Amino acid sequence: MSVTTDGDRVVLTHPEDKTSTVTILNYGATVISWKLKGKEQLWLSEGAKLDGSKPVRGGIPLVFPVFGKNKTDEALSKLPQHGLARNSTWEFLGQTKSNPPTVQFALSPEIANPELTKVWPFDFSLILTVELGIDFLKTDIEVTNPSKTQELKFNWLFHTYLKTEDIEDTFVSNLVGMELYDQLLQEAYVDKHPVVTIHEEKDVIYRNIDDERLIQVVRKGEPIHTLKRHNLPDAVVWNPWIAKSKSMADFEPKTGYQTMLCVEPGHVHDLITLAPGETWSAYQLLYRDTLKYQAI
Ligand SMILES: O=P(O)(O)OC[C@H]1O[C@H](O)[C@H](O)[C@@H](O)[C@@H]1O
Repeated sequence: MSVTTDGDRVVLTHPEDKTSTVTILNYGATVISWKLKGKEQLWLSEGAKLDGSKPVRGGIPLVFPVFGKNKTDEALSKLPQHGLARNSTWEFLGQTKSNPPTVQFALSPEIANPELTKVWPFDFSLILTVELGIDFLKTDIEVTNPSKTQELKFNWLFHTYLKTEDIEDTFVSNLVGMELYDQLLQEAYVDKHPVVTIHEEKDVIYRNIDDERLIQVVRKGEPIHTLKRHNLPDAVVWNPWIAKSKSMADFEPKTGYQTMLCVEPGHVHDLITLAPGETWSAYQLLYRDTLKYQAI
């Protein structure tokens, strides 16, 4: 069996290589583990709550319909940070393909967290498709506006926590020349650094990155993660470093910032607007590749 479930989580195992697996919680449809040839690729906090009491700290939480805290849109500003998808239990729709093993999850207002749909009373239909290749993980999202009268405005983001052995030896490439918004300095500027390195708290949003531009996480000269995006023009790079890690109760161990890095492809600078009946889709593809240097 390449797909098993115990009601709370779904596990996919690749039929041609049993050491490639992915585990998805129904809560938040959160990917909490992805093993590529036996090696874990995602960072998951030892203090993460996996019982539905809190969004998962680690893996790939899904951010919808708002990234961060919205301050301008009347309805979106009533939602908590990062919206309602990561704190709602999704419906497991089942397996749609046997090789590569592929499954789908769905979320709509009927089953989403009622406290949150009360303050954001919009109709929506989300379908998440997770495909496990022998050497890749693809997460694909489709958002439909089923309303006959109302527009649907939202952000989308895959909040991907990547694992690295040592953040001080790690850099992120191919973002040189991109415009970014620094959430800590609250300033926008163009990144002139040839690569992104992390030596302190970092929380920046790169904007308008072309689909052709791969983002690579490189350690000691070796690309340990390659990230391809479709329809996701923005990417957050986040590492909480020492003080912020201490302030997050579910961030464990407190030294965990040394072995993680969030690279989060999304559509967060602007809101996506869907007219009644329209659908929008996007995906993130994680895999291993050789070093692909892309200049400005
Ligand atoms: O603590 P959370 O709500 O999960 O957010 C964790 C982080 O998410 C993103 O990376 C944001 O850019 C950060 O500002 C935020 O701290």
